[in-house]
Amino acid sequence: MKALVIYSSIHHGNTEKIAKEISNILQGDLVQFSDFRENILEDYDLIGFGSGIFHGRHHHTAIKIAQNINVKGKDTFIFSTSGSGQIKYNKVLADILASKGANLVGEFSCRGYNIYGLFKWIGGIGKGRPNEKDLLKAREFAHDLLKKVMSN
Ligand SMILES: Cc1cc2nc3c(=O)[nH]c(=O)nc-3n(C[C@H](O)[C@H](O)[C@H](O)COP(=O)(O)O)c2cc1C
Repeated sequence: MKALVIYSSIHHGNTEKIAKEISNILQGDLVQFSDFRENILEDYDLIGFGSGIFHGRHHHTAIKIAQNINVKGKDTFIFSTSGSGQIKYNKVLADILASKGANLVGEFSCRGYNIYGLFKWIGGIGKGRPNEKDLLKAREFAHDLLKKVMSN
């Protein structure tokens, strides 16, 4: 089983920490959306998509690429970091992947340090996030993914 984790992490490097934990457990390859080329997809059985959340959805590069690639029948997963850490923010990307015939095998979200807008005046929110607990949860999530994909 070969895994690919595609991510962007432009605000504070929050999502990159999660992307690295997950790809380590999956022993997968890690690539940023900015360097991603669609022709590599055929080499992979499991593909993860992750970024920070910007105005309620994944970074626009993630959305644009998801809209333009062929993931029909592929096992996929989604992850995000955001100020509030809510999993509901994954929905826009999940709907796009579902509309393209991908099989969504898991979703992960956690909080990430955020100094956007008024939050900068109070030193930001979610300082130190993702923290060790978040990274542990990301590793557990990756182990669960492996179990699911192997039992398919
Ligand atoms: C322009 C902007 C918009 C954001 N919008 C949201 C949002 O809608 N909801 C939320 O919970 N966090 C929001 N955030 C916080 C980021 O999602 C959070 O800091 C995330 O961890 C950034 O990930 P990154 O460092 O990997 O880019 C926003 C941050 C910025 C800079």
